[in-house]
Amino acid sequence: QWEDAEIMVLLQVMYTDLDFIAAFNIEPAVLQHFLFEVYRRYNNIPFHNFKHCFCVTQMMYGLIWLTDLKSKMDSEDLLIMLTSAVCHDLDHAGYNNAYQINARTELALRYNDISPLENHHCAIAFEILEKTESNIFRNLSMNQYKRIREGIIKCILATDMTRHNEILNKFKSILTAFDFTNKEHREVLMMILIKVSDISNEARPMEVAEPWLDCLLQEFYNQ
Ligand SMILES: Nc1nc2c(ncn2[C@@H]2O[C@@H]3COP(=O)(O)O[C@H]3[C@H]2O)c(=O)[nH]1
Ligand SMILES: [Zn+2]
Repeated sequence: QWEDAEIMVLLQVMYTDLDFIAAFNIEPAVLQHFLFEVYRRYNNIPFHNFKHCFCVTQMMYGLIWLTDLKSKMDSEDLLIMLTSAVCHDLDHAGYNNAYQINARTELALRYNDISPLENHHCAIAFEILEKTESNIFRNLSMNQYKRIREGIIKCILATDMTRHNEILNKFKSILTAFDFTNKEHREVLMMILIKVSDISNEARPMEVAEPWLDCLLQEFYNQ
């Protein structure tokens, strides 16, 4: 029921609430610019649109608080998770990877059939971040930027559902001995959390979940 402008404010509040503004010296005007660019680069299609971006990000935000991740992971990891959610479907045109590959589209050719969409979403994210006025990471150190870029790439590429079993099995294999001080463990957890958020519509109340399913089916039919 929210207007796009209101959604942008809500996203801004999530960055503020998680203390990213203070921790990473993000100027409010830059954050607003970034979120507006993100909004502009989601397409007006039935499912993979700006509202889907919001739902996934809101779920990620909720999960971070619900599981008290702030006490277990550092702010860099949390920034990676929230920003990956915001950017994970940028410039989705409504045609899935199977379509891209079968139709030998520009994206499939560019990325050699390897997660063409997810590679594209991620590339658009860093295109937005290349512009100084929308670079929310512009006050980070070189090392911080490097780590955050690496994390966002891992998270967005993990949303390719053809990698579902690979990622889930990895998570299951570390679960019994999960250790927050282990970088690899944290990375798998971050991948799982973005995957959970990405397909979390069905966990919402029926009156929310059902229209989203209709949107997804409509996008499939259009393809
Ligand atoms: N059946 C069903 N599939 C979903 C739902 N939400 C997301 N998906 C699928 O999960 C996929 C996750 O990655 P994509 O965004 O590419 O495409 C998504 C859909 O194909 C849902 O509510 N129901
Ligand atoms: Zn998505």
